[in-house]
Amino acid sequence: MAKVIETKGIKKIYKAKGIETYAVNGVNISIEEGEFLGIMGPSGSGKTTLLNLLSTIDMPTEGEVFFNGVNIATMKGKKLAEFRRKNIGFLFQDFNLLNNLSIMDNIALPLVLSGVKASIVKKKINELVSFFGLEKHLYKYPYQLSGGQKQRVAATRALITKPSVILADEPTGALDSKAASELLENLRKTNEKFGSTIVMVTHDAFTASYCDRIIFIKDGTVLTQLEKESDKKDLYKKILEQLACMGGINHELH
Ligand SMILES: Nc1ncnc2c1ncn2[C@@H]1O[C@H](COP(=O)(O)OP(=O)(O)OP(=O)(O)O)[C@@H](O)[C@H]1O
Repeated sequence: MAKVIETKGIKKIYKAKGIETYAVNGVNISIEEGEFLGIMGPSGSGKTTLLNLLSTIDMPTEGEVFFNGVNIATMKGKKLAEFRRKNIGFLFQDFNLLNNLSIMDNIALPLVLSGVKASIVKKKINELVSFFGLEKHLYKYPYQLSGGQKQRVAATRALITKPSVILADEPTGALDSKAASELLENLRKTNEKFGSTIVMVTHDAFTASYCDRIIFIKDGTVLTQLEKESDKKDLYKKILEQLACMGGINHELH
C-alpha cells in the first residue's frame, strides 16, 4: 500500500511570553492509502495541532510532512491552497456549512472554486447525494436540516473533489448517538466503496471503534497505537482499556 501521509520528527512549538509549549513533540507517523485512522488523547494533548499539520493548514516548527510523497514545505500560498483543495476533504464538529447557500451550492463549492464546469458539477453531485441520502434536501438551506443531515452534507462536500484524504476533527461531537452512528456508517462505507483514506480526531471510544487503527497521543507524542484485530466491539473494549491506562476517566478525554 502506498503511503498517503508520512511525518518525520514533526514538532510544533508555540512561544508566548517567553514560555514554550511543545504542542506536537516529535511525531513520526505513516498513513497508508485506504486507511481509516483515529487519533485519540486527553484534552490539550496535541490532537488538533497534529491534524492541522497533517492537513497542511499549519507548518511544523521542526521536521517534515510528506503528502503523497510531496514535502509540503516546498509549497506556499496559492500553490499550497490548490494542493489542499485537490487532495484533502475536511469535516468539522460544527459542520462549517455556509448558511446563505443552498445544500446543492454548499456541496458544489469546492468544485466551483476549482473552476469546474457547471454540467460536470451537477453530474458529480448527483453521483454522491444518493449515497448520503440527501436527494430530497438539495434545494433546502442548512438551517432547515438536522445536525445529522448537516454533517452528511459536509461529508458529501468533503468527498466531492475525490480527495486522497478526508480529515475529520470530532465529526460526531455535535451529533446525538443515532446521527453519530449514521455518519460513522457512512464514513465506513465511503472508506470501503471509494477507498478514501480517513483520519479522524475523536475523544469518543464508540466513534473511534469504527477505525482500523488508532493512535494515542499524550503531551504531543505518540504513546501507543491499537489496530482492529477482529470486530468493532472488540476494538471498543480495547480502546476503553487503553483510555483507562492513560489515567483516563472518560470525561477527561475531550
Ligand atoms: N495557537 C496556539 N498558541 C499557543 N498554544 C497553543 C496554540 N494552539 C494550541 N496550543 C497549545 O498546544 C497544546 C495542544 O493543543 P491542541 O488544541 O492541539 O490539543 P487537543 O488535544 O486538540 O485538545 P482538545 O481535545 O482540548 O481540543 C495545548 O497545550 C494548547 O494550549
